[in-house]
Amino acid sequence: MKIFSSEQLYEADKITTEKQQITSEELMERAGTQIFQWLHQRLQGAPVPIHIFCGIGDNGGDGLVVGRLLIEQGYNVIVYVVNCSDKRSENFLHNYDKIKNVTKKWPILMTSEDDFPEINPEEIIVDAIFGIGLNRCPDGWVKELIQYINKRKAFKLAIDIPSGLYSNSPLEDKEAVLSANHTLTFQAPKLSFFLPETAPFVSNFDVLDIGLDLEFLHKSEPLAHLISKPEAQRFYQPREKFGHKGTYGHALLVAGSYGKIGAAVLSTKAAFRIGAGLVTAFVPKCGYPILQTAIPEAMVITDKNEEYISSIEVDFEPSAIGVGMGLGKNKATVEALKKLFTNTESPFVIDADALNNISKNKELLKLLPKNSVLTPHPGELKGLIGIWKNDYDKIEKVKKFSSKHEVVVIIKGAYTLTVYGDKLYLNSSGNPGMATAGSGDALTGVITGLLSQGYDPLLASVFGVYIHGRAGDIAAGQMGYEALMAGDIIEFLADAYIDLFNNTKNDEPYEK
Ligand SMILES: NC(=O)C1=CN([C@@H]2O[C@H](COP(=O)(O)OP(=O)(O)OC[C@H]3O[C@@H](n4cnc5c(N)ncnc54)[C@H](O)[C@@H]3O)[C@@H](O)[C@H]2O)[C@@H](O)CC1
Ligand SMILES: Nc1ncnc2c1ncn2[C@@H]1O[C@H](COP(=O)(O)OP(=O)(O)O)[C@@H](O)[C@H]1O
Ligand SMILES: [K+]
Repeated sequence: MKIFSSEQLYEADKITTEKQQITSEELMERAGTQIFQWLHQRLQGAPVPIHIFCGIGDNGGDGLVVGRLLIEQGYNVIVYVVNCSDKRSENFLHNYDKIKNVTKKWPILMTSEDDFPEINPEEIIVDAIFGIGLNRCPDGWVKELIQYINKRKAFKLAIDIPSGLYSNSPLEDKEAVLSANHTLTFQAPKLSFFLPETAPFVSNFDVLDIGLDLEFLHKSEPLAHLISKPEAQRFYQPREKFGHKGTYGHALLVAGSYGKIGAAVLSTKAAFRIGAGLVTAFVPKCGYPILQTAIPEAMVITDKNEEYISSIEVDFEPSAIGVGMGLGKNKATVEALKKLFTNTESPFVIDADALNNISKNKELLKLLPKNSVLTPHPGELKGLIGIWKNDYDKIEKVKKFSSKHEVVVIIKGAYTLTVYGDKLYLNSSGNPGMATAGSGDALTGVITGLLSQGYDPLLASVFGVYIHGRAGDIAAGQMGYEALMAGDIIEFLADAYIDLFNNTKNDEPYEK
């Protein structure tokens, strides 16, 4: 699914009205009707009081449409106009008249703190104060209203976007954003729904298709792509009938040090489970019996050193190399990395201590093979690009880094972000149960295993991140978040593959 900027959505809005020969009021009626239907389906006529707070722009107009449709259906609705300015939009005014024609009185006008209503916990709040047209940070009594609403225990449903949040620019004041329980967004999710600083205000969301012009949406280059099952299905490369183990490559995992051999075990196993034909683990001597016992399928080559890696030598050309998990920061290891990057043609996945060593020895950056995949978590990312002011600044810095060094960068976490030059891919799978030691090692094994099967670096990254997250989701479905361990993600890769073409189950990622 594509994620568009607010400018693109306004453009789509305009083109849609022209091409479909409808007025913007008709488009708003369509949008409001969808919100009404969503609520009506769930409420089934329940007499619960519904408080609708409408701004004076088109988001407020949507709120007025929803209010009118609910009232016509017999719901108990109280509509407020958050009268923060006299510049009411035409669509707002049109619907302001229409709701009055139904109720025979104007909605309640709010102009200060004195107008804040009482709202009980079991009631419902609809937030239609500001949408994607927010052009400055809410302040004064409007900010206080947002804070007042946030303190109510009632269920809060935001229309299009929680008020106070920009769709694709940084947060200015987190005290001035409505914290929604659920958001119903029009046509496409907004970028801020996925970024760590702003996503918590959105929690769950549904996308409502309001029929904006498909040709325009199809042609437009989006801000980002959201990767879910349909996209992952397209990326999958089926196995060949006459394929043999050589067809699926020979992956090499360079990992582990004394006390951290588990990192090598996890990444090696994951490379097998994702489908690499042959997998070799390169570990310090102390890792030999562990690897051979834990994964009999794997080949093992050891360093001459007992406890850490000091010189990486293998007698074959790997189809892909995953390096860094549990390596440690020994000087000899840094030298070994330098040689490895300089002398090897194979595609790389670079993780964990390989990244930390690069951050501490920036000369290594120049040696990074082109099209390598870097998989930092936010801590490791700071070492690479320095600190960032906000999520958008972070994205810009990573884009620059990716272009400069010609590498794919995967920023791990909730909604893992893959950056390749100017392109952004957001992952929809995964869950907080995966915040557990070793789940990143599993991801490195997955991407290395995909590279070894011939996926190109960007595809291996985006597909690998999705399927790793999906395995985590299926695992969490069986064992819950807390009990989940990295090894479980690897075991459930099998289910994630099978699930890829199982279209019967609803695995929409948004409601967790
Ligand atoms: N573009 C689309 O595709 C569609 C948009 N629709 C609705 O239209 C919304 C956008 O409407 P608008 O562009 O009218 O913008 P909004 O309704 O989001 O709000 C903008 C209005 O509030 C004022 N404002 C902005 N920030 C303020 C602040 N901090 N304090 C006080 N006033 C502030 C602006 O000056 C403007 O008058 C969408 O979010 C959506 O709800 C839908 O009706 C259907 C289609
Ligand atoms: N809250 C979360 N939601 C989704 N995925 C998560 C969450 N927390 C962690 N993950 C995933 O788990 C993995 C953690 O990687 P990392 O931090 O490198 O762990 P480790 O270093 O212990 O292996 C990443 O793939 C990340 O995207
Ligand atoms: K809103």
